Order: sequence, then structure tokens, then C-alpha cells
Amino acid sequence: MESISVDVLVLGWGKAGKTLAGALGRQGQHVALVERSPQMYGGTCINVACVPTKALIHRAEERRGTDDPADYFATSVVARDTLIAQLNARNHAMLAEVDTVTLIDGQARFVAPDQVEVSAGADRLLVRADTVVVNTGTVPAPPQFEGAADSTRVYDSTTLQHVEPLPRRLVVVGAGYVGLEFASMFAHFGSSVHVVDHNESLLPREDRDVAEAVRRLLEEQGVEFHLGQTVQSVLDHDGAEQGPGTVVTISGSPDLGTRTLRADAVLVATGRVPATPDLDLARAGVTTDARGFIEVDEHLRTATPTVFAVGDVNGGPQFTYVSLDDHRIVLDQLVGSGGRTTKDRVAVPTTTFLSPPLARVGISETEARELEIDVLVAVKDVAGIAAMPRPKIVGETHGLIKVIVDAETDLILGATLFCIDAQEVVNLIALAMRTGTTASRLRDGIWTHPSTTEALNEVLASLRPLAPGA
Ligand SMILES: Cc1cc2nc3c(=O)[nH]c(=O)nc-3n(C[C@H](O)[C@H](O)[C@H](O)COP(=O)(O)OP(=O)(O)OC[C@H]3O[C@@H](n4cnc5c(N)ncnc54)[C@H](O)[C@@H]3O)c2cc1C
Ligand SMILES: NC(=O)c1ccc[n+]([C@@H]2O[C@H](COP(=O)([O-])OP(=O)(O)OC[C@H]3O[C@@H](n4cnc5c(N)ncnc54)[C@H](O)[C@@H]3O)[C@@H](O)[C@H]2O)c1
Repeated sequence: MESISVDVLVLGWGKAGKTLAGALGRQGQHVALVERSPQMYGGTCINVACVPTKALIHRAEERRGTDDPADYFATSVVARDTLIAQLNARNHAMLAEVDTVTLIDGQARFVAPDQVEVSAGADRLLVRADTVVVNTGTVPAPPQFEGAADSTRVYDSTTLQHVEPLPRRLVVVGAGYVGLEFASMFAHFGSSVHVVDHNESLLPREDRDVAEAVRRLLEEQGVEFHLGQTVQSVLDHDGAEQGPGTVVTISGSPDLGTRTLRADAVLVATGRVPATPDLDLARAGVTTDARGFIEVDEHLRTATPTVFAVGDVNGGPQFTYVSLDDHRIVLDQLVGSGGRTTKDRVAVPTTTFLSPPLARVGISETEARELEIDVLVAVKDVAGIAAMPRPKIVGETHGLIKVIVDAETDLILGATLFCIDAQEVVNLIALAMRTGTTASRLRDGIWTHPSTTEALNEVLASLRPLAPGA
């Protein structure tokens, strides 16, 4: 078998790995990066996840009532594919042009802690490395219900992006990030959408007023929820009377009983599992938790100190920007002072890309109550914020803004933004939390007009003590 030796070997073209490979390569280190699929150059985010789904969501939001849903969806998919092909090629070029980076197509598998075999068809290559960085990501959790394997109508978040034609009726299993973003997107494309989740409540980590506002909006947009229920089975039929489709049987607690939903497509969005089974991690002495995620310390070293695990595969929060931060920690271990750790992360924001988006940083009101800390809360419906005309200008006045502030220090402890531009404004609040900027300074800040940021002037002027026991 042919072999090569490098300083650092990256397995998988994730966000952390590609950034690390580029940074180390530009410093003159010999780096090899292994990716099993050319369709995934650049990783999950740009090829099948964040970027293509947000491109489709944007297109869906732009659809006019006069557009034919199926044609409009088909054109949107072509636009998505054009964008993604450009990004995929650009990502390949960005590393290919670094002289000391070797890009290898193939499936990686450990044979020893410092040796990885890469296979592509009948070809084999042995790569020896002082340091190995595992960045193989996650894949959709497979469906657990009866009939899924025999159905041609069961999709995951990757395959549904190319469903043909646009499903008239879509059943989404799972009301997490993927489930809600796709439910909202397909409702905007013109599908009738049903969401099934085994949790009794929607968005269990959010305050009830926030979850209710999200639910109301999605229902207004045509989404129907079936909470506290699971899918028992799907059965495809050629449907002489109602046309071809699949019958989805769902059931919940005894009083809810069993019912059936008819669908043209079923999206399974019940979480993601680590891409570790093919890696032969035991040969490297790398351990995994009960769910298969690689166990790491706060420097992202695995049980074998020369092997790091970064991105989704290490069981941390599954976001591209967390994977990016993982790269900073490993870079610091390899060529820096080695002080940076996962514990340095403060105020990591999130956004679910609904229309409008739901963004969150820090604690919720419910968490503040549970912690029994002395806080002030400001909450305003977007439509009622007089000093923020931007939502009215763009015609999107749904949602609410809520901020939780430490009553003693005036520091912001958390915020929920369910409004246009939430994915941007949440970053400003996160920065305030990281830098100790007080709520009063944000309240009295000079912000551009008309913008969404200027909501802070009015919302933070309405801070009140928590209503008892509410
Ligand atoms: C539908 C969807 C939408 C999302 N939207 C967002 C969003 O808006 N914002 C956000 O921050 N996050 C979002 N996420 C999450 C985000 O995509 C992930 O957190 C991020 O892509 C994780 O990247 P990573 O660094 O772990 O590796 P990945 O980008 O997953 O890369 C892993 C790579 O390893 C390759 N690989 C796997 N096994 C092997 C092997 N044995 N040999 C060789 N190569 C291998 C894979 O092909 C893949 O290219 C979304 C996820 C999904 C599913
Ligand atoms: N905008 C973003 O940042 C974004 C977008 C999409 C995905 N992501 C990332 O990708 C990860 C995976 O997303 P996801 O939505 O697949 O997972 P998730 O963990 O966010 O949600 C899974 C949902 O499925 C439900 N569920 C699980 N098993 C079920 C079953 N058998 N029947 C019915 N419901 C069931 C859960 O209650 C939960 O609501 C997320 O955790 C997130 O980190 C991020």
C-alpha cells in the first residue's frame, strides 16, 4: 500500500477541519485532509445544511400568491444548486491552492493512533501523522417507525431539498431546528404541513409565551401540530381515489388515540447521529459515549492525546460557528499558548430560521425563575414597539422581544428575539454579554434608524421586576 507522512491529518471536510488545514498549511505545516464525497467539499453546512436551507427559506419567503407552487419550488431548487456548486468549488480551490495541503478523496479509517487508511474503490493509501483531527460530523438519525425502509416517500433534511415535485402534503417528524425550519419553509412554498413531535410542548427550552407566539405564527402560516405523538408507521399506496401517497399513522397518550395523516412526503428530523461507526476508533484508542459521539476534554483532545475531535462529532452543540470555535482551540494547542478551552465560551447565540427568525442567547425567564435570581424582565410584542418602524416598513410585524437583566448589576443575562433581523441583533446582545456592557448602555445607545437594533431603546426602557409566580 502506498503511504505518505504529514504533520497533521484532518478527517472530514468540516468547518473546523477545513479552517485548521488552511491556517496550518499557510504556516508551512504539511497537512492532509480526507473527504469521502466530492459533493461534500466544504462540509455539511455549505452543501446540505445551513446555506442551502437558508437559500431555500429565502426563496420561499419571496414567493408571491400568483406563483405556481410546484414551478416556483423547482426554480428555487435550481437556484439553490447553482449557489451550492459555486461554494463547493470555491471551498475546494481555497485549500487546493495551499502548497503544503494535500487533499485526498476517500473514506478514512484508523489502523493505529497515528495511522489512517484511506480507501476509494479498490485504491488504498496509508497516511501517517503526528496529529490527527477527526471532523467527520453527523448524519440524520434514521427513522424508527414501521414501513420507513419500504417507503419511497420518507426523506431526511438532505434528500427533501430535492424532492420532486413539491409535496402538496408534508408530514414533518420532529419539531427541533430542522423540523421547524423545514415546516416553515414548505408552508411558504405552498405545501400543507403537519408536524409530529413526541414532546408534549413545543420548544421546551423556551418560555411558554415565546413558544406560543411561534406556534401561533406557524399555525397562521398553515402548519398543524401534533404534539405528544409519535409516528407508528407509514404505508405507501397508489391511491385510486385520492391519488398516490403515503398513510402516516401517529399515536400518543391513550386519550389522544391513533389517527392517520395522508402525505406525499415525510421528513424525518429527529436529530443527528455521529459519523463514527466507520472510523474504527478503537484502533486509535479513541473512546465514544453511549450515543457514539467522541469523548474529548476541554482542549478537544480525545482519550488519545495526539487525536483531537472537532465539530458535531465531539458531542458539543451542533452549530457551524461552534465547529469554527473548535478550530481555534486546536490551533491554539498546536501552535499557540494552549490556554483556550471550550469553557471560555460565553453567551453563544442560536437562531432558528423561521419567518421571522427566533434567536436566543443566555437564559430564559423560566430559567431565571428556577435559578431564583433577582432579575428585571422586558417583553414587548414587535407590533407594539413604536420606536422601531422597520418591521412595518418590510411588512413583517410578528413576534416579540424579551430581555432578562440582572437587577443588581444591570448586566444582560439573556434575550429572546422573535422578529425580523433577529439573527443579527442577537449577536450584538451576545457581544454586550461577553464584554459586560450594561442594559442601560444598550437602552441609551445611538443606533441607526430605521433598524431593528433600535428596538433596544424602547424595550429596555420597559424593564420590570418579575411578576410573582407568573
Ligand atoms: C438541515 C440543517 C440545517 C442547519 N442549519 C444550520 C444553521 O443555519 N446554522 C448553523 O450554525 N448550523 C446549522 N446546522 C448545523 C451545522 O450544519 C453543523 O453543526 C455543521 O455543519 C457541523 O460541521 P462539522 O464541522 O461537524 O463537520 P461537517 O461539515 O459535518 O463535515 C464532516 C465531513 O466529514 C465527511 N466524512 C464523514 N465520515 C468520513 C470518513 N470516514 N472519511 C472521510 N470523510 C468523512 C463528511 O462527508 C463531511 O463532509 C444545520 C444542520 C442541518 C442538518
Ligand atoms: N439554524 C440552526 O442553527 C440549525 C438548523 C438546523 C439544524 N441545526 C442543528 O442540527 C441539529 C439537529 O437538528 P434536528 O432538528 O434534527 O434535531 P433536534 O434535536 O433539534 O430536534 C429533534 C426533535 O425531534 C423530536 N423527536 C425525537 N425523536 C422523535 C420521535 N421518535 N418522534 C417524534 N419526535 C421525535 C425531539 O423531541 C426534537 O423536538 C440541531 O440540534 C442543531 O444544533 C441548527
